[in-house]
Amino acid sequence: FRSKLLQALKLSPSFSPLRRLPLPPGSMGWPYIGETFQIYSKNPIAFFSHKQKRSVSLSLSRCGPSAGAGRRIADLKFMTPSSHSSRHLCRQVRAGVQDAHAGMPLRDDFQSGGGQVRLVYAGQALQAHLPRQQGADDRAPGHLLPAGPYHNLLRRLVLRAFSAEAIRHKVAGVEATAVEALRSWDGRLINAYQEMKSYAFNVALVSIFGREDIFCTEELKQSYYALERGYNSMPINLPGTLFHDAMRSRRRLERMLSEIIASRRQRGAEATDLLGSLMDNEKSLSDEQISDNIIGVIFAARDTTASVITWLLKYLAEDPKLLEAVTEEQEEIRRSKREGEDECLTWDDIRKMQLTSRVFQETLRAASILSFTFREAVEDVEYEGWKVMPLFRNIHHSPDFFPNPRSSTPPDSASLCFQVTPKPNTFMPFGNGAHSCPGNELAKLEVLVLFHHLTTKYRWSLTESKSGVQFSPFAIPMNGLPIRLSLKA
Ligand code: HEM
Repeated sequence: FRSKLLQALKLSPSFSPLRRLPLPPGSMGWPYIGETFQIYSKNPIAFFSHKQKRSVSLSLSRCGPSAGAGRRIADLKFMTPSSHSSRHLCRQVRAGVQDAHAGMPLRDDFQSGGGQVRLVYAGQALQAHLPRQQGADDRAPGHLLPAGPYHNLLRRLVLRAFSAEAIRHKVAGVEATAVEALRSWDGRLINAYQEMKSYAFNVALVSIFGREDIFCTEELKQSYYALERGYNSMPINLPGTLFHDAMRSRRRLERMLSEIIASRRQRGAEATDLLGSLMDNEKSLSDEQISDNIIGVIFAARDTTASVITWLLKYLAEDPKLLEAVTEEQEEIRRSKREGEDECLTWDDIRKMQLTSRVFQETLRAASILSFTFREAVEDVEYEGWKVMPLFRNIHHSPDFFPNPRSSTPPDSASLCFQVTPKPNTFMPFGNGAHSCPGNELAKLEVLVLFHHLTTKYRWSLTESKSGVQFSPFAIPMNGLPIRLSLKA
């Protein structure tokens, strides 16, 4: 009976309610909610440095000396809703914090997807909406791309659709989306972050479905937005709650996506976009799995890209010299197109945007929009159940790796901006290893195309003097950066 009960509760066979695991000293925060709000809304550098001051040594026996066995791990503990346990709504989770100087923690996972740690996002509501493991029930944690052999398959299919080779054929689609978006903002005061989320959503649709298949963009958008409102809600599935609405919207989204899949099937699937790649017959994913993973990719693509674009708008507006240099690079590309000929951007044009690309990289570093991510120790670490968190933000802002790691001011002058290639494992805006971002080429393309048209045809100005960073949980400029944008005279 005991083993069946432990299995049903998803607890390890060695679980004992009386056995207390050794934990470093420190507070567990408030009952029930722990320090969840602080971790999601405060500056992670300040939050973690307080914890790191009280750090203890933790031996990670599998890592070996080269990976820094015995590195310092801070005593952060926080409570977060977890779907690992069906015992309570919330389960106690202990989080380990990696020392910024140690480079990547638990390299095995980051580089090969292997044993010691696995990716687990915090938050039951979020997990409930992310793709499931193959054959998993509703209580299993969701991931952007689920783990194990199923992850390997999905990753191959996703990479096939978003590799540089595939993305080069998407320039026209992304450009049309950018031009249309800019036209809609002309002469208006806009909330940059909200509008960039809309742009990133439209680019995601173009790259997932191509331009022919999206016959219900508005309904897709409305349903996805309702789903998104439930991502950080309390996981209470009762009518009237955000979580309940989100679950309903997810089902509506799934219905729309299966109509799109059916229509594509009638026309014959081609592997030129994500839908085509996921529908590839040999791999035989079910319609449900295809929809599930499309929703996961939209989630991964949207706020991330929107935050980076918003920071770029801010940094360039605050540094006229840098803006001038970027504009000159883009003007040069525009001038190189002979009048009367096709004026659309080509992949070759994109490759010429060297300075703009560097400013993009510097923005990724300075803004570090994804401050950290989650891993959970599964074996050979001293403290069972700890979340292990690579703190990208701390690493990107460490003076040991970047000579001038300021975060709230614009990148330095154009000539200094990202000239020196960073040391290995010190620049990870797209993560590293087994779960690194397969959408990085698309993100870069959509940024470069947008800034080509933005700098050559439009001007924009910041309308708020208030600076600062809001963690929501992605790092964005205060109040989403209201700006006024208009065509150049
Ligand atoms: C500037 C924009 C972006 C940034 C900074 C970013 C960053 C990241 C990071 C750091 C990870 C690793 C998370 C972890 O290890 O836990 C990740 C994963 C992922 N990203 Fe992105 N991302 C961006 C844009 C995109 C876009 C445009 C797409 C879609 C085309 C995308 C799709 C994904 C997917 C599917 C994963 C999960 C990969 C896996 O688990 O194997 N991302 N992203």
